[in-house]
Amino acid sequence: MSAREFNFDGLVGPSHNYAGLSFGNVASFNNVKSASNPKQAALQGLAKMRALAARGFAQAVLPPQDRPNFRLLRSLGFSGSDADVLARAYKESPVILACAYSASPMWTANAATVSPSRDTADGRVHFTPANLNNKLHRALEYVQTTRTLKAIFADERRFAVHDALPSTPAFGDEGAANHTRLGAGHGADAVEMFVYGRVEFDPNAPAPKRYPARQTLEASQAVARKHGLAEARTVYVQQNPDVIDQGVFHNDVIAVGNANVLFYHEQAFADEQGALFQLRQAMAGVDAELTPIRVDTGMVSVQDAVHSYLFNSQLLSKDGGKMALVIPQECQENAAVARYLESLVASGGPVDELIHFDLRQSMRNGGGPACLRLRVALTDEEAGAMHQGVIMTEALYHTLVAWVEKHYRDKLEPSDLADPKLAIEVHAALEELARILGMPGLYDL
Ligand SMILES: NCCC[C@H](NC(=O)CCC(=O)O)C(=O)O
Repeated sequence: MSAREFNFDGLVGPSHNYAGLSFGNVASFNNVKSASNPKQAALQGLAKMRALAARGFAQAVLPPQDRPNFRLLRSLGFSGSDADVLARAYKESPVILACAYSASPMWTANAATVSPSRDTADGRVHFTPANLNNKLHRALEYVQTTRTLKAIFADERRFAVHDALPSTPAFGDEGAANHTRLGAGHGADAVEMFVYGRVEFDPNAPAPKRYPARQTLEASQAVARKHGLAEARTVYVQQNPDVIDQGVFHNDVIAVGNANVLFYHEQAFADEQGALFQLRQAMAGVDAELTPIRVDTGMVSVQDAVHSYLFNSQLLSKDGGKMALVIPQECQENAAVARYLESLVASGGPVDELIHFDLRQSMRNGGGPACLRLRVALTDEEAGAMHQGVIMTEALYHTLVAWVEKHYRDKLEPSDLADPKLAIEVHAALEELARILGMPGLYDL
């Protein structure tokens, strides 16, 4: 059966700011407390969605979440009116206020893990919202993510939206950023590869020393069980702990796969040959042959990969069999990476086109093209059964640009989070957005 991959990009929310909340994510740490531009951030993301939709790629949008998260603030003892809560939080713990205001749901690669219906025992598309429990500012995203996914994929005959895994370190789950589907194509049988950073119940397994490993093997296995994936078509691979310590906080910072192609850095995995062997073996069972595109350290160092986000790219299948690589403009600004990319498209291999975007606002918080999108492969019937108001069209693009222009600020400094007017602005913006997307019950406002 034919299927298409929809990319659900996160619409950047009106409170996008730089708060340095992600220890282990170099960009987030380096840009702490600089001023952000939420309007520009949202427009940059929308420009990517529009351009890819115009090229004929299936494109949809996932809405931002309600901010600040008053439930979080009140649960931590900040009480009184909304204005009191904000004032007290700002005075006593500005970092907690920043967590409550984070626009981090924009990085929808972390929203959930998705298994297409072709892979699951009951033939439904399965979603497990990621608990993101490694970081306070991300740990409550799953509540609204679950609500949003249930609203879009409401048809329970075709879709299963699970509860998130228990929110505890043993089950650290970062969603699709550590998950790749490899096979002949979106509509064909495939292997699901889960990449984990540490093993909770094996103290002898390698683990990073400096920065946290956010995803555990136990979480990956639990997601595979819930989705009803076949053992022979599921592969677990350990990420190289040394690269986590160099700022590779998710696998999608150092590897990306599409169809039968795995584009990766030689240092991505703890055991490169073992990973390739497992993949080849599992893929043989689905009549697919792995095409690895390996980037050597001599061509691109891990540091260059982290700064340019070369691997945080989207590999998109085009009509005719070739693939386009969607990259951030930082790749063109890094000499080694730019040189490598030239050789890649000239090589006669599967990638014959580069599409680059200015996503600087998101990049400064460690989010490139791949972080900004959740892949959902759907058959035509499934695509027809989901909520249609989130599908990106020229008309929706223009409506959303006008909405951003009306509601978003073009500058947000850390102290602006104390301004009670900001909370009211965000609220008004989201009420209107729910109407635009045709999802009246989207938020619990
Ligand atoms: N997949 C990309 C995720 C980037 C995200 N950055 C952040 O949350 C930075 C937020 C801040 O520092 O304001 C993260 O590290 O999870």
